[in-house]
Amino acid sequence: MELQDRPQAGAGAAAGSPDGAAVALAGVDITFHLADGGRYQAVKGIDLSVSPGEFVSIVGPTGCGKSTLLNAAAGLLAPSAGRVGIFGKPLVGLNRRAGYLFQQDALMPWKTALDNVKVALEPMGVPEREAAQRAREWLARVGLSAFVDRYPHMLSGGQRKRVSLAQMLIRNPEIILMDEPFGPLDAQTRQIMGNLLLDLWSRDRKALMFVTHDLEEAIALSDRVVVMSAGPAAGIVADYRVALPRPRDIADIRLEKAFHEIHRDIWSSLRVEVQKAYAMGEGRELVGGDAP
Ligand SMILES: Nc1ncnc2c1ncn2[C@@H]1O[C@H](COP(=O)(O)OP(=O)(O)OP(=O)(O)O)[C@@H](O)[C@H]1O
Repeated sequence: MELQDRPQAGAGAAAGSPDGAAVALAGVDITFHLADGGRYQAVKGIDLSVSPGEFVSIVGPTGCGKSTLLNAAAGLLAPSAGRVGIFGKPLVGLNRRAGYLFQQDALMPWKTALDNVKVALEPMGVPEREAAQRAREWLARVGLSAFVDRYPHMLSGGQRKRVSLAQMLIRNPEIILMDEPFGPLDAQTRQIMGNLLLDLWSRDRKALMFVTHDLEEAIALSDRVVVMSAGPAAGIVADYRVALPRPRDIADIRLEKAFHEIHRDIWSSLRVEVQKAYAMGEGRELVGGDAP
């Protein structure tokens, strides 16, 4: 494991030039306009590149801007300064080369698991029979062959998450963006879902940006772990390469000595920022306000 130096860290530094990056954030600032007329600068000067095939986790104190970065990569938020590049081209509007998985399910309660997965192919004009066949195949891959006709309320949290994964992956996105996807699940189900995700990802490695509060989960899954500073005007303070062998079992790998060493190093960066965030409490600063 090695710490990439900031400020040029990121996959651009760690894994090839940003020109070849699946996602490249360059000098990105994001400022929100508040209802009271004020502004809040969430992130400032973000340089972060994710290479094709790379699994990158983003960790940082609560409210630092992890989701904001993911939203910028998804094209849901436009930066107030800087650029977002997708496979070398400026991102304009929604990132249609990406699939997005949020913490909360976005399943339609009136549709069965099969129909929820199938519907993802509708915008692509896939004929009905083929769409149903492919949806069945994806539900089998996520271990839900026996549940295709169930409605979301008849599924457990972990099963719903599997349907959501199938719904996203059936479109074969070149970039996967995941925001605390396993957040609401219990610890055991999180591990099962983590292994399922690694299994699916390792078949045809897509660029993957993964936001999590769980540092152990980040290390177990990722090729790189990026640490953000406390906001406002949060930046990237450290970028660690996780040189643990693959394939990995995310429960077993936590028992390895190398895992503990990596954890200790990353936590030493993260802890400082978590403490700063606590010290700042809920305070808001105007644009340009630097973290104390
Ligand atoms: N639409 C918005 N308007 C104003 N402020 C916003 C908006 N969206 C996010 N913020 C603020 O920007 C900061 C970053 O939010 P973000 O959700 O990206 O943080 P996060 O690191 O993902 O948080 P958490 O770990 O708690 O999920 C927070 O202080 C948040 O309050």
